[in-house]
Amino acid sequence: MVETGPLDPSRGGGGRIDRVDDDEAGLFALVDQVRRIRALTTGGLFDTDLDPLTAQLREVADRLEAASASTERRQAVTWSTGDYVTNCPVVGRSNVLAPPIAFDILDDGTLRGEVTLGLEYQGPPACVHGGMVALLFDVVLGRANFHAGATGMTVYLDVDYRSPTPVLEPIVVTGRQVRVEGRKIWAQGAIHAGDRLCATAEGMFVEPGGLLLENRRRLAGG
Ligand SMILES: CCCCCCCCCCCCCC(=O)SCCNC(=O)CCNC(=O)[C@H](O)C(C)(C)COP(=O)(O)OP(=O)(O)OC[C@H]1O[C@@H](n2cnc3c(N)ncnc32)[C@H](O)[C@@H]1OP(=O)(O)O
Repeated sequence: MVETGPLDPSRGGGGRIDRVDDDEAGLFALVDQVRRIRALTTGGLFDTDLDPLTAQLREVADRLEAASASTERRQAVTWSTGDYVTNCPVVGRSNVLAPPIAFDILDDGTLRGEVTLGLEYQGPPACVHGGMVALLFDVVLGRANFHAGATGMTVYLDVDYRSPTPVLEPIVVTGRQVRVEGRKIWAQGAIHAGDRLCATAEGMFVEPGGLLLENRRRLAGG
């Protein structure tokens, strides 16, 4: 059972982590504009002719495609820089899927992030999609593990959906590592909307031995 006391959303005072602000290439700025468009197209209703805008976007997409490195090279970059977080689908500033959330780390290693999710993350009416809730947990638990010094791949993620998690309202996502036994790592998390508990999760992670290091070396060409 998840102990929600340490995951109290009103706790504060932490320092920001996993936040990369250096945007020399202008990629974060570009992705911010893509995110604005992404948010507006869900249920998209526009009081204008979309054809000319689509043509403009196609031109932009064509130019970016012509100038882009290959998928293989870009995948290598995500691992060779050691900078997984900028590409993460929850915290990554260069990943258009990411809201993105910024986490603070509290004195006891608990991670806390506040975010308002848009319509693009909606499942049931006015609620965040359950799969997105699970993704938020997988990432917050994984980052809590990383910052606690023992990290691994998710082998199970047990999510209890206790009340609806709202879209278009601030929610607080918390997570912390609770136990490590050899290669096995347990972490727990919670999502609140105000004082209301929306969901809790427990995950178990296993340090994958050489597997990920091998993949990382291969992808980074090292
Ligand atoms: C570069 C390196 C960085 C590190 C990674 C961070 C990257 C972060 C990137 C972001 C990623 C974000 C997150 C993601 O998206 S992670 C992506 C989603 N997860 C996966 O794809 C993982 C798939 N699974 C595997 O590849 C293997 O299972 C691994 C490699 C993890 C372990 O296979 P391995 O053959 O090595 O280990 P083992 O089978 O001997 O098991 C070990 C122990 O665990 C116990 N057990 C296993 N499963 C369960 C279970 N369901 N319930 C309870 N217990 C379970 C098992 O009984 C054993 O216990 P014991 O007998 O020893 O007592």
